[in-house]
Amino acid sequence: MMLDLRRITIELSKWNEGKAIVLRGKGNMFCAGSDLAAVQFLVSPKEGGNVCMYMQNTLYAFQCLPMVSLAYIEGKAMGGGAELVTACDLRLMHESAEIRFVQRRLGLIPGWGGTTRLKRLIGRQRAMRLLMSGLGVRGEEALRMGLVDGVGCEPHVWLDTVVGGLDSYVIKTIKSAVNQTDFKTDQQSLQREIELIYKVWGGPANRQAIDAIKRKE
Ligand SMILES: CCCC(=O)SCCNC(=O)CCNC(=O)[C@H](O)C(C)(C)COP(=O)(O)OP(=O)(O)OC[C@H]1O[C@@H](n2cnc3c(N)ncnc32)[C@H](O)[C@@H]1OP(=O)(O)O
Repeated sequence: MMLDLRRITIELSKWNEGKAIVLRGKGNMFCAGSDLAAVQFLVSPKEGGNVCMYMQNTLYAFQCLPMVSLAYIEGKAMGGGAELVTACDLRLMHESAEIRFVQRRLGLIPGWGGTTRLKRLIGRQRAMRLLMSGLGVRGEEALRMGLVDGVGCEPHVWLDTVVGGLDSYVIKTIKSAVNQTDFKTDQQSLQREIELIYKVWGGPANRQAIDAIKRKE
């Protein structure tokens, strides 16, 4: 998934006529985040930090794409999957779908840029609650807290109400204008997220969680 997302992002960055893309999952899953089978082999803070840095760079490039990106969440968006949701410009959700920042279960914090983006999206207090508790948020609640823009809408019809009739160059320019407002603070904050990942990856809580996963296998 990580490699495919990077490849597709590079391809899309060259598509100047594009107005919008819809990111959706398969079946009852939007995205389950990092592959847990692989994560357990990333033992050191450096290894974990490098993967997070790779995903931060990919999601930053994704956020800077010239067209509008819409996350259409029909199933579960877990951990890194929830971070992916925050990197999209707009978000729609099925009422029974769920967004859940489960990184705490692994003794980690969201390190793909999700801490920075979630706080910007829904504010400090709500972000704290979701990150600390690891509780899932479903449709109506997500809408109330500003985590998504709509619930139960058909994505293409809804998108048409937002960007229908707009020139692709104007869309690209609106995105650049909005993105640049947060650019400096985001860069600092994303860098700090990686530094903090180094402090938890391979730490006692992370090792305990990984050992528990290994015991289940
Ligand atoms: C490193 C920081 C960034 C991160 O992404 S941290 C978060 C990583 N993701 C997670 O912790 C999510 C773990 N998965 C779950 O909570 C549940 O599997 C989930 C996604 C709610 C789906 O639940 P269910 O619908 O009940 O399905 P299930 O549990 O039986 O899973 C179906 C098969 O998928 C597998 N799976 C789910 N999430 C995975 C993952 N992240 N990496 C690798 N394998 C994963 C799961 O092991 C199961 O496989 P199998 O059918 O038993 O062979």
